[in-house]
Amino acid sequence: MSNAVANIVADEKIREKDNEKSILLSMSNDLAGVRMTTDLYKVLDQRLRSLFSYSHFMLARVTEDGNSLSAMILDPRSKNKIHPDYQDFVSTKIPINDGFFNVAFETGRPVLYHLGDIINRTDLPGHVRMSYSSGIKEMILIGLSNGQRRTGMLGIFTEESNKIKAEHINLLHGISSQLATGVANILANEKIEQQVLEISNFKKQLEVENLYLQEEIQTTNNYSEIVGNSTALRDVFRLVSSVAPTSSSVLILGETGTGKELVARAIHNSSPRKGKLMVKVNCATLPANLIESELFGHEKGSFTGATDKRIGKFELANNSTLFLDEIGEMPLELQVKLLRALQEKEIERVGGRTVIKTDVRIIAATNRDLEKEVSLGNFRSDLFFRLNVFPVFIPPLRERREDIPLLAAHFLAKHSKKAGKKVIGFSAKVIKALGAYSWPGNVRELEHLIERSILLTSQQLITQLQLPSAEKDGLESYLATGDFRTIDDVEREHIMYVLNACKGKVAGPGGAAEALKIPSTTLNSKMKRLGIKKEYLQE
Ligand SMILES: Nc1ncnc2c1ncn2[C@@H]1O[C@H](COP(=O)(O)OP(=O)(O)OP(=O)(O)O)[C@@H](O)[C@H]1O
Repeated sequence: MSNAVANIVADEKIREKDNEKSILLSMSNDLAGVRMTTDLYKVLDQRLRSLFSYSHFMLARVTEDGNSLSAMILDPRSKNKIHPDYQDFVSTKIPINDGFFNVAFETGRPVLYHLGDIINRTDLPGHVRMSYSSGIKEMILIGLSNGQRRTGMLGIFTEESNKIKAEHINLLHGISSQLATGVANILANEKIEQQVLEISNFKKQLEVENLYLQEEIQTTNNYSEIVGNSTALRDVFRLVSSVAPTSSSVLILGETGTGKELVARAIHNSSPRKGKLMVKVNCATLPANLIESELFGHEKGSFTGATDKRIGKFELANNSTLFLDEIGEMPLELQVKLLRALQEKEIERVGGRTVIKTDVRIIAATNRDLEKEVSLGNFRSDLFFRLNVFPVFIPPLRERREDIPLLAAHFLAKHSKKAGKKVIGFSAKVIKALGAYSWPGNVRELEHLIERSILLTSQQLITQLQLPSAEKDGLESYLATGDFRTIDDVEREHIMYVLNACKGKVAGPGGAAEALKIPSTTLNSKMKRLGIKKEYLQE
C-alpha cells in the first residue's frame, strides 16, 4: 500500500471513528431524556435505522424474578406478526435460560446469529424457529444490564444476510449501557406512576369511606335515645337486650317511622361489636343493578362505570353489624347472593375471583309483611327463615299512645334548642289533638310536625297544630280538634250506663257482666283499666 493510499485509509478510519463517536454521543443524549416506552421506541427506531437496514427490533424487560423476559416494545413492522405463535410469544414470559438470551447476558457483548447456520440445532427455542420461518436471516441479541442488575434484552432482526457488520456490533455495544439505564428509568417511572395511581385510588376510597363514616357518626348521635315507656316499647327493650349480646340475625318489623333503625342501632350499640360502626344499606334507594356492588364491592373494570376497585358494605361491616334497611325491596336475584353470603360467611366482589371471609352480623328491617311477600313469590322463603330467627315487632304509634306525650316533650326540647327558640310546652288542646291523631307516619311524622310547629310559633307555648292535610281530610281535622271520643271513652260510658242500670251489681244474675255477655272477671279488669270505680256510679 502506497503512503498516499495508507493515508486515505487512515483518514477514512478516523472519519468512521468520529462518525461512530458522534452517533454514540447523540444516541446517549437521546436515551438520557427518555421517560416513556413510546419515546424509547421512537429514539431506537430512528437511530438504529440510521446505522443499518433491518426488518424490526424487539425490546423486552427482565421480569421481577429475574428469570424471564416480557415484551416491552413490539415493533409494528415485525415480520413475526403473522406467525401463529406470535401472540403467545409476546403475551407470555419467556425464560432467559434458553441458550440464547442467557448467552447474550453472559458474554456482555452483542451476539450475532446467522439463522441459516443454526436452524438445524436440536435445542433451538421456539422464538428462533418463529423468526426463521418468518424470513429472518440475522438476529443480534444485546443483553442490557444496569451494574449487576439485568434490565432488558434488545433483539434486532434483518431479512438479508450480512447486514450487521463488526462496526455495528461495536456501536450497539457502545449504546447498550445507556439503553440499559433508559430501560431502568422507564421501569422505575412506570412503577412510580403505578404507585401514584394506587395511592390516588386509595385516597379516593378513603375519602368515600370517611364521608360515609362521618354521616354514620352524625346519624348515630341523632339516634342515641329511644324515648317511650309504653308496655309495647318495654317489650321491645326486653327483646333488644336479650338478642344484643349474641351474633344472631335480627329482623325488625314495623310501619314506616316507628323507629326500626333506632332499634337496630340500639342492638348494635349494646353488642360486643359496638367498637366498630354499624354499616347501613338501604335496599330501596339504590337501583337494583347497583345494590350488588354496594353490598359486595367490585373490581376495577367489572362493569361499565367501575373505574376503580370498590370495597362493598359487607367488607366494610366486617366484625361489625350490617343494617339492611327495607330488605323487602331487595331484588330476587340478589336475595340468593345475600343468602349465600350469610350461609357461607364469605363474599366475592363483582368481577372478582377471590373469596373474602367476613364476620358480619345482619340486622334487617322492613315495613312490608314479609310472610305475604313470600307467599306472593316476591321474597325467597329460605332467606326469610334465615333472617326471621329473631323477629322484633315495633307497634305503630297509634297503638302506644302513652308514648306520645314523652316523645312530644323530647322533640320539643330537641328542636326548640336547634331553632334557638324558647318554646316550653303545648296547650292542653294541642296535647289532646296529638293524642288523638292516627299518626300514619308514626314517630317520624310526630317529630316533623313538632319541628314545623316550633318554626311557625312566636309564642312560648305551641297552641296551633299543622296536622297534615287537616283541611282536606274531614276525619283528620275532626281528630285534630281533639273534640271526639275514643273507644275507651265509649266503652267507659257504656259500662257505667249498664252498671247504673244494674244498680252497681257486677257479677251474678241481674248483674252488668250478664247484661254485657262477658265474664265478670273480664268486666272487673275492664273497669280497673278504664278507671271505673263503684263510687262513680249514680245513686
Ligand atoms: N322511640 C323513639 N324515640 C325517639 N326518637 C324516635 C323514636 N322512634 C323513632 N324516632 C325518630 O323518628 C325518626 C324515624 O325513625 P327510624 O328512621 O328509626 O324509623 P324506621 O322505622 O326505620 O323508618 P323507615 O321504615 O321509614 O325506614 C327518626 O328521626 C328517629 O330518631
